[in-house]
Amino acid sequence: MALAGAVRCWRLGAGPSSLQMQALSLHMSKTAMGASQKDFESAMNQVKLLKKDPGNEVKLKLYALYKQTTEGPCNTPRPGVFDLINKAKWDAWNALGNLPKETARQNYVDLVSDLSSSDSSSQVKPEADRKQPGYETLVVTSEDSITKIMMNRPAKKNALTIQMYREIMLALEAASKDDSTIIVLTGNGDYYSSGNDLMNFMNIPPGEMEKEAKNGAILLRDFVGCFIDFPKPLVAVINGPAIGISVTILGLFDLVYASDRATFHTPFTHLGQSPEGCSSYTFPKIMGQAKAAEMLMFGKKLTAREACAQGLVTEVFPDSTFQKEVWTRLKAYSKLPRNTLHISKQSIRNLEKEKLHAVNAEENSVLQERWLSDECINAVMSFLSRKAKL
Ligand SMILES: CCCCCCCCCCC/C=C/C(=O)SCCNC(=O)CCNC(=O)[C@H](O)C(C)(C)COP(=O)(O)OP(=O)(O)OC[C@H]1O[C@@H](n2cnc3c(N)ncnc32)[C@H](O)[C@@H]1OP(=O)(O)O
Repeated sequence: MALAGAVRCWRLGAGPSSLQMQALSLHMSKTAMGASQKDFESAMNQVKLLKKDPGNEVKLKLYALYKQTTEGPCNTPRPGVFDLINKAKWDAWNALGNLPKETARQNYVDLVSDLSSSDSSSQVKPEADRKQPGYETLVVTSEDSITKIMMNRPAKKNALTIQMYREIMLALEAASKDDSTIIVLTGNGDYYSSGNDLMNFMNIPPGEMEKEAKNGAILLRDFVGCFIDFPKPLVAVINGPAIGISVTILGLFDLVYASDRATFHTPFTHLGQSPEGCSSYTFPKIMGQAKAAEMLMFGKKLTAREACAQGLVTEVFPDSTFQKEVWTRLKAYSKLPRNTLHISKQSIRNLEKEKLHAVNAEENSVLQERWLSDECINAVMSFLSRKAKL
C-alpha cells in the first residue's frame, strides 16, 4: 500500500457518530487481546475515514507499521538521495528493525484507534460542521456572508503544492458563484504561506523537465488569472510570514490585513527565479520603482509595518488581537450592500485587467525559462538537501 493510499480520502464516508463507534470498537478489541488480522483490516479502513490530516510524521509511522505487519523487516535497498519521499518512507520502515509482525499490527491498530478518537472529538467543533467538503489542502468555510479559504498545510508552512494551486482555483471559482459578499484567503498555523512548495521540482523524470516547466507555467498563468478576474472583494488575512508567490499576488487583492508578526519576502534572485503574480507591474505601481526593486530583485524582507508604509498592506494589527479585530471588521463590511460593493470593485479593477493578463503571460514565459536554469536547479537542490534556508 502506498503512503498516499494509506492516508487518502479523509473526508469520505461515515459521519461523527459512526466514526466514534468504530473507534470505540477498535479500542475495545485492542484491550481485550492482541489485535487480530480483522482488527488490522478494520483499522486500515478507519484510516481512510479520518477527516483531519494527521501530519507527515504520523503518516510515515502508519506506513512503516503497515509494511512491517504485511512484509516483516525492511527488505529493499535504500532509495537514492534525491528520491526524498521514498527515502523517508524507507527510513521509517527500516527504523522498526526486527519488530515482530504481531507487535507491529497491534501498534498500527492502537495508533489508528488514537487518531480516530481525536478525529471524532474534533468533528464536534462548529467550524468543522460548516466546512465545505472536497478539499484536501484547504479548509473552506462560509459564514456571515464571508467565504474563508484557509491554506491548511501548517506543518509545511502552507507551502503550495500543485494540488493546492488547483484547489485554490476551484475554491475561488465556487466562491465567485456562492452568495458570499467577501472572500478571504488566509493560512492555518504560524505561517501565511512559504510560497511555492519546492518539492514541485522533484520527481521529474529525466528528459521531462521542459515539458513540466511548460505545464508549470500554464498552471501559474491560470492560478494568477483567477485572481486578476475575481469579481468579488478579495481580502488577504496575513496571519504570519509570507514568501514568494503568496506575496506577489497581494497586488491583486482589495484589502491586505496583516498581523505584526507577518513578514513579506520575495527572494527570487536567491532562488534563480523571477517575479510572478503580476508583481513586476503591481509592485512598482504600489510602492514605486526603487522600493519594488529592493524587494523583487534584491530579496529585501519587509516587516508588516514596512509593507504597510509602502502600501502593500492595508493595516497592521497586534498579533494578540489580530483574529478578533480583523474578523469584527470583516463582518461589518460583509453587511454592506453586496451588489454595489461588487460593482465598485469592477470599476476599480476592470480598466487594468487586459494589462494584467499580458503581464501575467510575460512573467510566466520568463519564469518557464528560469526553471530550467542551473541557478534555479542549484537553489532548489540546496534547500532540499538542507544546505539553504531563506
Ligand atoms: C518544473 C517546474 C514546475 C514548477 C511548478 C510550479 C508552479 C508555480 C510556481 C510559482 C512560482 C513561485 C515561486 C515562489 O513562491 S518562490 C518561494 C519558495 N519558497 C521558499 O523558498 C521557502 C523555502 N522554505 C524555507 O526557507 C524555510 O522552510 C522557512 C523559512 C519557510 C521556514 O523555516 P523553519 O526553520 O521555520 O521551518 P522548516 O524549514 O523546518 O519548515 C517546516 C517544514 O516545512 C517544509 N517547507 C517549508 N517551506 C517549504 C517550501 N516552500 N517548499 C517545500 N517545503 C517547505 C520544510 O522543508 C519542513 O519540512 P520537514 O518538516 O519535512 O523537514
